[in-house]
Amino acid sequence: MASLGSRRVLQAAIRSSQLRIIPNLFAHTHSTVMAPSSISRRGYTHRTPAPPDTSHSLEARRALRTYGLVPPAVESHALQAQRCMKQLDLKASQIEKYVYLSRLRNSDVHLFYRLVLDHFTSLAPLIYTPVVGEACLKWSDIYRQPEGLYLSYKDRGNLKEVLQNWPQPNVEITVVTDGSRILGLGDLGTNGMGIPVGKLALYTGCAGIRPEVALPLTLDLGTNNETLLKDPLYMGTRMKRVSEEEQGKFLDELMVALNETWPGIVVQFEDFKNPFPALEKYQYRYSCFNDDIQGTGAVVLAGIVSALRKSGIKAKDQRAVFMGAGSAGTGVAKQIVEYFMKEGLTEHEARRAFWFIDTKGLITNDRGDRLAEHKKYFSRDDNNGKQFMSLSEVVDHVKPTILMGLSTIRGCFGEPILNKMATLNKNPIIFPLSNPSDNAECTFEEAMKYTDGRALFASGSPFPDYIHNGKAMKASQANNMYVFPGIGLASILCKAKHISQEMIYTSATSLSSTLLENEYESGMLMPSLDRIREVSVIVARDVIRQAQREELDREPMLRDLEDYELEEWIKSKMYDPRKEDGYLELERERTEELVRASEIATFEVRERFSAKL
Ligand SMILES: NC(=O)C1=CN([C@@H]2O[C@H](COP(=O)(O)OP(=O)(O)OC[C@H]3O[C@@H](n4cnc5c(N)ncnc54)[C@H](O)[C@@H]3O)[C@@H](O)[C@H]2O)C=CC1
Ligand SMILES: CC(=O)C(=O)O
Ligand SMILES: [Mg+2]
Repeated sequence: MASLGSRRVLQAAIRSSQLRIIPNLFAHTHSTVMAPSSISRRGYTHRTPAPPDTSHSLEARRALRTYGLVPPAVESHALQAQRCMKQLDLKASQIEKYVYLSRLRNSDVHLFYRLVLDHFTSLAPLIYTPVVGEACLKWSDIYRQPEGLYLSYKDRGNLKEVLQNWPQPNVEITVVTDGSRILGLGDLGTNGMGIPVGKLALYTGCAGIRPEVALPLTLDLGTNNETLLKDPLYMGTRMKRVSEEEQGKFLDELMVALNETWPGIVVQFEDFKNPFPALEKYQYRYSCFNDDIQGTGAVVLAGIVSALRKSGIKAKDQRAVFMGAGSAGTGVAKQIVEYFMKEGLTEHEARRAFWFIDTKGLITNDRGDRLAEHKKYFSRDDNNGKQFMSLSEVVDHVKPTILMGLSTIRGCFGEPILNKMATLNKNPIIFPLSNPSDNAECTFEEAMKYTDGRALFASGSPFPDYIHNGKAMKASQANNMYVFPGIGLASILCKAKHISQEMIYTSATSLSSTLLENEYESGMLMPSLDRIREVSVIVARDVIRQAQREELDREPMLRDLEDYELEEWIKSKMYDPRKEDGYLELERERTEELVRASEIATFEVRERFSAKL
């Protein structure tokens, strides 16, 4: 324990804001600083030493007994961040960069987010799609530390107890997956943990949700992936996936357990192969939403609004062919139907503007198979008995203005299809939205090359710029990361009773309003990722307003604020490790925790010692 003298020095160092104790969200599971709550709850009896840190003042190093353990220079956080970026550059492969960043997040969360915020556009592909896809594929090999909570099927009946093992006392948001459809990579079982971890890193990066209130959650309900089942390093339970019914009961228990443990927690469902039953069942009961259906729908609608404005073709004249009729595809189309109706079409007219293709070809009423419920709404009855098996046949038949890819099939928008789209349209709308990049229906380069640079393009994963006729063109990224952080932040801040469809729709119109005129003029359909924080604030503000209109909010004082005041208030609630005051305030809290922790630990050691005497 720090002696009285050294404790005074420590406190003086805290007051002079020089000291930073490296925070670790898994404090009680391995090394570094312990949170007092975990100490008292778990009865730890020995002090964990503070890790040496080059940003600590010399006084603080003496007080913490880390003096001499780091080089003599006292460094600013900015300088530390600069070194991290250099080290990142030295990593030869993308996956090594991913591992480096994961370790940084786990050893020094503030420094990690400082990096993320300062270099969002270049780091987002490393912590999220596409590299998170590779990380999930290799999760069993690259695993180094716990990063979230796992709930297994055998834990049913005790889910609440397991949740209580989470080391952070206050959780406000969780991203939960069952790993059954990770990006476009299929069933990855518990290796899917990379997705909740990555999405929550974006919650913090984009919307300033404090890292310690975010819970990455992976359900271990078995896997049908034979390769994983045979892999000795696979860390999930070795069994086939449980049935839909068993999963349903498990989720019922989970939703109750989550809400009893952390009342009002916002739940984002992510990458479930069949996400529809949970959304239907819980969306009006809890504060929850499905990112793949709803978040994707909203973000793509925002891209479509910009694309229609650019193409000059009215909603009533649009014809959209969707390759892929899963949760994302139908979620996107439903959101566009809503928009077309607001543009004056009847629901029938709006719905008729869509043609869907799945593994069996064009979805029609008479193609002879039993259609899944979510496909029926868009199933065609005007095919005159003819069935269309390939995308090419459907494009000839429909003559679409829009081509949407949510199929996971790399390259299915090949040269002939893109040529055809360019022949049919002055500005064909081409959105290859499947993730990660290797699963995209076409690349940016292909879309531009085969449409003579005329395509209005947005993809799910990032693509590099393409030079067309000497002009550098930028790919827009229509990824749900533009809206889910704002939706989640709004729901937490206004304490939403539930997250309505109108709140989701509002996130789309809100996002579309953030596209700057110069961005639009330069051909972009989505705002620059460099502005993602600004964008998330606007989305959060508008979603809160919509919740208020529907009386779904439980924070009445926000109603009295003007829009600009609400915006400022939202910003004031956002975690930002770069803001000196806020940053150092966090450090102060953490350091005080350490002092308290060492006191508790010493007290307990003394108690034990005197008991032995
Ligand atoms: N850009 C974004 O923000 C988002 C992108 N996505 C991506 O969208 C893709 C699909 O996601 P979900 O709809 O949730 O998956 P899903 O598994 O529910 O749907 C995939 C669909 O593609 C169809 N499909 C598969 N192979 C096909 C083939 N050879 N020919 C024609 N159709 C085929 C399937 O029949 C199914 O309808 C994934 O790659 C995912 O990463 C999903 C959510 C957000
Ligand atoms: C982006 C996303 O949510 C997906 O590809 O599933
Ligand atoms: Mg997803």
